[in-house]
Amino acid sequence: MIVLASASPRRQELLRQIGVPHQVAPADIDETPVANENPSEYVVRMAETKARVVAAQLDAVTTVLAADTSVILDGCILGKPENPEHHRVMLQQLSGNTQQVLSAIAVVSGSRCDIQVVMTHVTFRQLDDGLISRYLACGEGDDKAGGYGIQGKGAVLVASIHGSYSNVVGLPLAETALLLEQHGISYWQS
Ligand SMILES: Cc1cn([C@H]2C[C@H](O)[C@@H](COP(=O)(O)OP(=O)(O)OP(=O)(O)O)O2)c(=O)[nH]c1=O
Repeated sequence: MIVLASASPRRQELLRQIGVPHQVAPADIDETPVANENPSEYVVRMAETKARVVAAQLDAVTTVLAADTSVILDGCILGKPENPEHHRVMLQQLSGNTQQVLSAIAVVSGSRCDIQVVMTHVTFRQLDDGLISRYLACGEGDDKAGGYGIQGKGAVLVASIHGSYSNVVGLPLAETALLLEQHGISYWQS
């Protein structure tokens, strides 16, 4: 049994998909980027901090997994939508362009911490204002990095992806399985 340091229902579902029994203990941390931090440094710091904060509350033998997913456009982190207008601008920026979805996964067991970063390229189709309005109204993108969810209605916005699909949803599964295995945790347990 591992602990998943995440409030994300997507991550719980993805971990269940590969048969890793887990309990959930969300990490409440400050997710504000610091000055001059590049996107890769940011996701690594977020994932590591989430894992370490939760591990510090547990015994030293429990393995903790955490992740952070960010959407990067032209080198800038888009974050989650702050309000409907911000959300609309975000989708207008993504329209017709290729973004990078960057996730860091961190696995902590006692004093050992391993981190991996995974990148997926996602290309959006051209989105007209009517389509953006309809997507905003459905609400599915409100709590998600980049303001959309590829696993739901947001799939209609995506023309193509290059790289790991599960990484876009929030947890790159091939890399997660390998990292957990290195910590003695098996996948496909159920
Ligand atoms: C781009 C994209 C993001 N997302 C989600 C995955 C993450 O849940 C979220 C990115 O925010 P995160 O800060 O990585 O995660 P979170 O706040 O949801 O949960 P926690 O920090 O407790 O682990 O966006 C999708 O579900 N589908 C997508 O297509």
